[in-house]
Amino acid sequence: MGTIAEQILQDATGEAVSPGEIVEAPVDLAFGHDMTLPPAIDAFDCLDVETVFDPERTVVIPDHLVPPPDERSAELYRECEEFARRHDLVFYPQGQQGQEHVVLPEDGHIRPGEIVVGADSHSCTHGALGAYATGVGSTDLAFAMAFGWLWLRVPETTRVEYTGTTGAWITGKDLVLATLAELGADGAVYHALEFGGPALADLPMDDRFSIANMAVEAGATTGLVEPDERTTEYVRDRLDESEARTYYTPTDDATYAEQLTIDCTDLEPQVAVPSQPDAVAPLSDLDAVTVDQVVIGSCTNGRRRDMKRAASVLEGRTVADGVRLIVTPGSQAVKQTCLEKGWLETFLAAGTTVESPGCGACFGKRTGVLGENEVAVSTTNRNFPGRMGAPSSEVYLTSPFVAAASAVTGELTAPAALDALPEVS
Ligand SMILES: CC(C)[C@H](C(=O)O)[C@@H](O)C(=O)O
Ligand code: SF4
Repeated sequence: MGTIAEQILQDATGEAVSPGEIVEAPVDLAFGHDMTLPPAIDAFDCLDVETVFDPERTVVIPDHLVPPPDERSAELYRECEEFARRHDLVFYPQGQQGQEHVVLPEDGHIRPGEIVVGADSHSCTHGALGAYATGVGSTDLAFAMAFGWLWLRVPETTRVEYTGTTGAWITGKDLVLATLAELGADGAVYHALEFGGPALADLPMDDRFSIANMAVEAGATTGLVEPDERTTEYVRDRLDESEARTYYTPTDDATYAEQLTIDCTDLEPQVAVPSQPDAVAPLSDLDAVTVDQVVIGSCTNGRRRDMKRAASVLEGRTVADGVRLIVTPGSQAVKQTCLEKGWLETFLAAGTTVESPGCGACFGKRTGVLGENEVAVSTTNRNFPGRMGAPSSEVYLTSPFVAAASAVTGELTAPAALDALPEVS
């Protein structure tokens, strides 16, 4: 009985739990990437264990620095590969690479109702499927990989209810940015954010991943989207009958630390202005912004629906002079879909740099680093000072619709402002 987070922890531990308690939580899935796994390997090697708790449920997925931009990154990749081979873990080599938070659900590693820990702060993304998914440090990852459990403090839950109906051009990214505007960067520290309501139920799965992904930008430890038929359909396509799954929804007696309602009916495209993800305003309230670079991709917006939206705006158009547009499909499978659907052709014809799947330009360590005073519009989730390059550079966070429209005009632009738009769904 209780919120989604409480029920998951309760059933996993076999005990009644309440917020604030520390529990020994069994871990169902553990994963790490090329920046966080190498230190976890060092810690793991100090523990008195022969191998991991479950090789089939331990995933190694280099994505931040792939293909490696320098020698150190190449070494990190090798360390990941060697550890995965030594323990016979699930490994995504370069060539099958992708952004971990895109690939894991896509490939059926995430099961609703399970406890998932990843050494990455955006591990909360997997709450879009109703899993208790949380980001941990490398030492905690080492412990979880070795023993298959972790101490977790049972979080309080903040409920976010999306009401009304979303209009044209409004996506999950706009909803979560509007939520961050309300909550603030420290509005849900160590809470579980629980997302639901009729406007959310109307959103496709890819949009729900964008919402859960940014739960951590309000300080939340996890972000759970209430599962429904769309969730079960998504999961059914990826898991076979023998694989466990439980779809938790909150019970009537669930108690929330806070409840927030966002009416989506008149919601306009939202923008997080430099340099905080919660510094959000409707695009129409902002002064003109001239753009040097546009980035479409990342664990927030690197999925099929995001690519489709970008392509729908770019179709028959070209990137403005002086603007660099980088599109990074989240996975090889997403890239393959771009090829099959003709979106890749649209991107190339528009003058786009299509990057290899992974984190891409998001955090300023691979292709797409910004120079001094440059300005980017980006579908990523963070715009802290220097996030994408030089300390004086600036990043505006938006949906793929707004990002693509901005690439076409060279200014921060609402897609509705472009004439004769092709049909978009
Ligand atoms: C490199 C990694 C530890 C980091 C994170 O955990 O968030 C990165 O993914 C980010 O988005 O800044
Ligand atoms: S895409 Fe960006 S935010 Fe997401 S995990 Fe990679 S670096 Fe972090």
